[in-house]
Parts: sequence; C-alpha cells; structure tokens
Amino acid sequence: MKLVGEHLHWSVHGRKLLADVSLAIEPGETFGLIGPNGSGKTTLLRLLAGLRKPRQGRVLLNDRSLIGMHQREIAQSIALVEQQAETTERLTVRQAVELGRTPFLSALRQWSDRDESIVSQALTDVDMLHFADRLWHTLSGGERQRVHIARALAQQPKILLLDEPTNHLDVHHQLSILTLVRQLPMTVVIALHDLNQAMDCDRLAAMEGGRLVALGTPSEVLTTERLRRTFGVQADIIDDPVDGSRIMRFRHPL
Ligand SMILES: Nc1ncnc2c1ncn2[C@@H]1O[C@H](COP(=O)(O)OP(=O)(O)OP(=O)(O)O)[C@@H](O)[C@H]1O
Repeated sequence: MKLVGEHLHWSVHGRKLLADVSLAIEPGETFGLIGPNGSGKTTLLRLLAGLRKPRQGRVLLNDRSLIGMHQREIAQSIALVEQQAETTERLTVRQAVELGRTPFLSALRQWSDRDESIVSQALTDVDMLHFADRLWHTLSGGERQRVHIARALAQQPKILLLDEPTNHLDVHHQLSILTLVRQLPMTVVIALHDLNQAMDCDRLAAMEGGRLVALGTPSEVLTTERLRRTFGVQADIIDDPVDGSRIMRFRHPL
C-alpha cells in the first residue's frame, strides 16, 4: 500500500508546526523520519495516520484521501505506535493487545481463535507473552512500549507508523524490535533519534522546523554537512571493522 502526503500544513494558534511537507512512502519500504526535538516528526506521523486532518494538503492511501474514510477503515490498514500512549483503564497486557483487533470485529465478525493466535503471536514477537496476565499499569516504561508495539502488530496493518519505538528500551530489546521491524512484511515509517539506527532504513526524510529538508537514501541524507546544519553536531563517519558498515560518531562542533 502506498502512503502519500501532499503539501501538508499543520498549525496551532497561528504557529506553523508543519509547512508544505510532501512525501511518498513506497509499498514495503522502511522509511525513517529524523530531525531534532520539536521538528515535526510526531505531528507528521499523526497526519499520516489520519488522527489529524491537515490544515492544507492531503494524505492519500493507495490514491484515496484519508478524509472521507472512516477511522475503522483507516485502522484496518494503518497502525500508529505513539511515543507516550497511556490508558487509564484497568487492563491486562493481553487485553491491551486485543484492542488491536477491534477494527476487524463487528456483530457479524465476532472474536475467533484466529484473533487469539494473532494476539499471542504479537506478544511473542515483542517478548511479552510471559507478561500476558499482568496489569498494564504495573509495567515499566520499556515493557509498556513493547505492549504498544504488540497492539499495533495485532492490528496486522499494511502500514505501521512508529514514533521513536526504541525510546524506553534496553539495548537488547532495541535490537530485537528493530530487527523485527525490518523483517515485517509491511510498509514501515519510523521516527528515530538514533542516527546509527536510521542508517538501516531504506530511505530517510530529515525534518527541521516543520519542513522536510532532505529526502533520500541514508548515505544521501546523513552527510556531515546535513548533520551539522540540522542537528548542530560534528559527525565523523568511520567504517565498522566487523562488517564494514558506516558508523557515525558525534561531537560538538569546534
Ligand atoms: N497541540 C500543540 N500546541 C502547541 N504546540 C504544539 C502542539 N503539538 C505540538 N506542538 C509543537 O510543535 C512542534 C513539533 O512537535 P512534534 O511533537 O511534532 O516534534 P517532534 O519532531 O516529534 O519532537 P521530538 O523529537 O521531541 O519528539 C514542537 O515545537 C511542539 O512543541
């Protein structure tokens, strides 16, 4: 499924938070969004997920505008894992993940064994099956993050939008979530702060002050000049002695 943003604008109280952002996410690709704090990554993801209506411009899912599509229909194709999703309800981990199946249930389509196994698989994928009966509010930040990802996986979306999914995770779970994301048979748009992790995306878009300032392959976007201008850091690019891949080291500019 192709997801396209055309000339997207978003503002709050006259303050422009997104200005004229256009991008086309190709089916099956892992597309990274990078940019400093407050550059508009979350705002863009929320527009792409249909949670916010652009002030100007439009979001197209396979050439259909999200405006005019029902939330349930959007949710059958697009899942968003937000940075700080909370729930006030007293839910177990399994119940939280079961919510991912909601867009597919109706009076005619009741909960089935298939839904049950999709939920168990999603919990296994994020290494949380053993916590299935734990109450959500007793989980640590990283465990909650993994449950959110499981909820989105249970939704079996065609397009998965992830807002800094490795934020709260220990290094082991960062690697396993990123490996899982890369293997998923779906289109992924992922906002990342770790630029070395961003190197593994198929393409990257760099945001700055609500604008898209660079778009291309990781080596086209993550140039020393871009890192200096957009992030204000001096980057040294070195080769990994193990596999020859690019690694970036960052310093304050001299
Ligand atoms: N409802 C709102 N009212 C006012 N300002 C807002 C609102 N939502 C977002 N902003 C501002 O819009 C800008 C972009 O925010 P956004 O969360 O999209 O950035 P981000 O790139 O995801 O940042 P981070 O890397 O810190 O998560 C920020 O300056 C933020 O303070």
